[in-house]
Amino acid sequence: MKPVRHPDAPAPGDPLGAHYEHCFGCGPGQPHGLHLEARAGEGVALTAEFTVQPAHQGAPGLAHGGVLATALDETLGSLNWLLRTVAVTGRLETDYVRPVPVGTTLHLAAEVTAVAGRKIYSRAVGRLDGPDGPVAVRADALFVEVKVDHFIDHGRPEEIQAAMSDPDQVRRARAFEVNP
Ligand SMILES: CCCCCCCCCCCCCC(=O)SCCNC(=O)CCNC(=O)[C@H](O)C(C)(C)COP(=O)(O)OP(=O)(O)OC[C@H]1O[C@@H](n2cnc3c(N)ncnc32)[C@H](O)[C@@H]1OP(=O)(O)O
Repeated sequence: MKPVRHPDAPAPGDPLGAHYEHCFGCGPGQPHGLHLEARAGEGVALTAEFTVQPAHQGAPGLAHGGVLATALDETLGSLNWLLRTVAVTGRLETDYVRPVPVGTTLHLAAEVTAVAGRKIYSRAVGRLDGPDGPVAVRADALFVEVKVDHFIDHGRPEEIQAAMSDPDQVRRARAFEVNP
């Protein structure tokens, strides 16, 4: 089924912001995190940027492949905010096409391609030197819709309590990607 953008999804061009302060992908409270910044696109699509820091190295001077997979995962996960669906990554298939040097900004673009029941299919691409630059990484993903109980049942009580007692309603909702 064709994905349907939620009527309350942020307008095209609007920043999505971090969904959770301590998220390794986007949280401002993670000193070595990716600090990935995503913006809503048209339809169920978005763009994001991530600048590779020295803490993200695998080989000398090059981004670690797992960090690049995290950037793709985070970008793809952010699409669920446009659907207002709570979902987690079930499958992430990554192609590494070009090495990504430290200091490079990776320009990512992602879209939901289909929704089938609880399954959300999406894909992303990351380019060097700008949104139209050469492709460095690509991913295809399957996210699976879950209930909020997924996080409450499996997460550590300290973090769950802290996130749930945040006085900011939107931040509280977004920590669990719930429709506020
Ligand atoms: C503390 C706050 C955190 C907040 C986070 C907010 C959002 C995060 C934001 C972004 C952060 C980044 C995001 C992150 O990092 S999310 C973190 C990384 N992901 C996880 O931790 C998920 C761990 N996995 C699970 O919990 C379960 O396995 C899930 C929930 C995924 C499915 O178990 P569940 O028992 O519920 O469902 P089911 O098994 O009946 O499957 C349902 C359907 O799906 C199909 N299927 C399933 N898996 C696969 C697969 N691998 N390939 C192909 N297909 C697969 C399956 O065949 C079935 O299809 P069908 O038979 O119906 O046709």
